[in-house]
Amino acid sequence: MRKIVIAGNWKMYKTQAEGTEFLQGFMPTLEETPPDREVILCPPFTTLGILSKNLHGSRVQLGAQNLHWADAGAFTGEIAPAMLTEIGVRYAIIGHSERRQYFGETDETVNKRLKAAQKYGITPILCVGESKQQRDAGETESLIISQLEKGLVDIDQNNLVIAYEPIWAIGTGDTCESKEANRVIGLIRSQLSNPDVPIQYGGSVKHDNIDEIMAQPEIDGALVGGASLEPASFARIVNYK
Ligand SMILES: O=C[C@H](O)COP(=O)(O)O
Repeated sequence: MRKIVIAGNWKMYKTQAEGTEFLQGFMPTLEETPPDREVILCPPFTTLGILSKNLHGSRVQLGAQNLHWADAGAFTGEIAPAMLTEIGVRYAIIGHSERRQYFGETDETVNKRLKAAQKYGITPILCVGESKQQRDAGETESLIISQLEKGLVDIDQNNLVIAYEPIWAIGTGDTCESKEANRVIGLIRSQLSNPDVPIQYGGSVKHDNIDEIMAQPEIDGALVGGASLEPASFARIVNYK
């Protein structure tokens, strides 16, 4: 039985005060949310602590946007898994295209971060997806298969979420057509040894397209950027029909 997982990736938005204000608007809306939906918020590192306190005892899980593979060490600007688990972090986004594009993330470093997350009991959300150029060149399938093959070496597929995020659909309002997202997610599932790994779609998910996206049989949830920043908008997504 595949789990439904809906995560808000706040990227580099929301101070502690703004995160707290978001919760005031968002938390009451969860009364309508079916209990089988896992709801995750992934704020910036500095906002994790205050959210952890405010979410204690609630159904909302906390996710980080990255983590380092070492237990500790001289890695300026990085964060260790134990620093995250100490404040109740249960998930971590790994290999987001913005990390791959701007910060030199490779399939090899993605694999190390996935292993480190699992070592500490954190469920990694592995992001894969093609650029517009790769799509136009007909390379979507081969690129995604390669990202999965390299990223998932020695990874336990019983503690894993995957997000299919076509880069050209991120932050552009240009959502991947839901049937096409369903097709690619089916391809991703065909590459896995565990067919129950939840696979999300990400890329311009909004309040007005979530119902159609979630109606697709292969799609198990969403990784939401911009539309997760406003309580009513994220609430509508979490409470999709
Ligand atoms: O992690 C989230 C994705 O990058 C999608 O971002 P977006 O919903 O703003 O397009």
